[in-house]
Amino acid sequence: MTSTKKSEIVQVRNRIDEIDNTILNLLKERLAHAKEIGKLKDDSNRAKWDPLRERQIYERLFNQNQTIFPEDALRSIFHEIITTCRLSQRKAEVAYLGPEATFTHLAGVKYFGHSASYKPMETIIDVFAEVEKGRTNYGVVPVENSIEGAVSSTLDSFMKYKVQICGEIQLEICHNLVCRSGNIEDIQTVASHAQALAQCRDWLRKNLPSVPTLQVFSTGAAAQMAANNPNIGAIASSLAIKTHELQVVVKGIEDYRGNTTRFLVIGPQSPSPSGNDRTSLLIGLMDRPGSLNEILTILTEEQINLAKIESRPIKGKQWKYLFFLDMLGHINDEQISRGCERIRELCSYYEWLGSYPRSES
Ligand SMILES: C=C(O[C@@H]1C=C(C(=O)O)C=C[C@H]1O)C(=O)O
Repeated sequence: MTSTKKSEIVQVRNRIDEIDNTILNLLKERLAHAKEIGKLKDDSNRAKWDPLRERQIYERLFNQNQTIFPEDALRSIFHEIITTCRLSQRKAEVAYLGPEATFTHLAGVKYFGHSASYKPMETIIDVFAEVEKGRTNYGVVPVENSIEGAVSSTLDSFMKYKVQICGEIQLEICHNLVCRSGNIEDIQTVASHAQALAQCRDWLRKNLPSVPTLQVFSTGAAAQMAANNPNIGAIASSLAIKTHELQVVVKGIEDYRGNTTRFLVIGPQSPSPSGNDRTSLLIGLMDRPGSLNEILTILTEEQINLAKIESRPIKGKQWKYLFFLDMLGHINDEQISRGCERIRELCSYYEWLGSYPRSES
């Protein structure tokens, strides 16, 4: 490299240093303003989290950017900035289905950013109990997978615990086969969570036909086992590889591409409308012909878009069911609130589980 080129690089790098300093100073200034808004909200008793304002910020920035800066990167940079500013107003402790480095942990970090504090729990029920008792502000639990369907333990927990849904997260699931050495020959058992083993069933049958599988509590627990035993392979997340210092044997061993899991954020209180929300209900129907049809007719009459309906048996009451209904809109929207009131009058059991911003992807 010629000396002129070298000095040009130095010059441009100096300019980048100046820009980084400006960005840092602006970040400090933004944080100070967010804290000030937090105090003003305390004085007026307003909720700290304002999803509508946050959505408007993203929309404005995307419009101004006009795809010059890669959009995904812009979103995650501002997501980290906004969650940090929000958390400066009110700290968030997040309980999740642990141990460390599960997909639920990854989903939690995707939602709350790196500034929140995270608390691994052993089971989904523990996450619900933790939030209901107010020991932790929020909880993150898986609710459905695009291939394996509903996570029944999560749905059933809504029947037992009084918590509200505050948000949803979608995470594309990429399963990695990992072990200590990174050599497939060292693997004598493949451990993972039942859902992960099921999602990689064909790959395992084709590529490791004589290696037995071992079902454990979570993908994080499987990664921990693999870290402790050189002959155990685990199916685990990318975060688990870093956390437990494991080597990748094969990346992306799931049988279907586009394998996505939806997670729910639970807390004491749903947020205010964001302008693009989902409302969830848990209802029991009257024991008479056409009772489900009556509910669906209300949705049609009120022009409410039903996103999902799922039934779960009521424990201890043979052949009796509760229904989970997801609708597009917020409980503060006129249509939704009127529709829900009409549904409540027709049901033997009715519970509003929450209204929350829909996930972006
Ligand atoms: C700073 C505020 O509080 C929170 C943080 C926001 C931000 O960092 O931009 C936006 C909305 C709120 O969730 C605010 O309400 O303006």
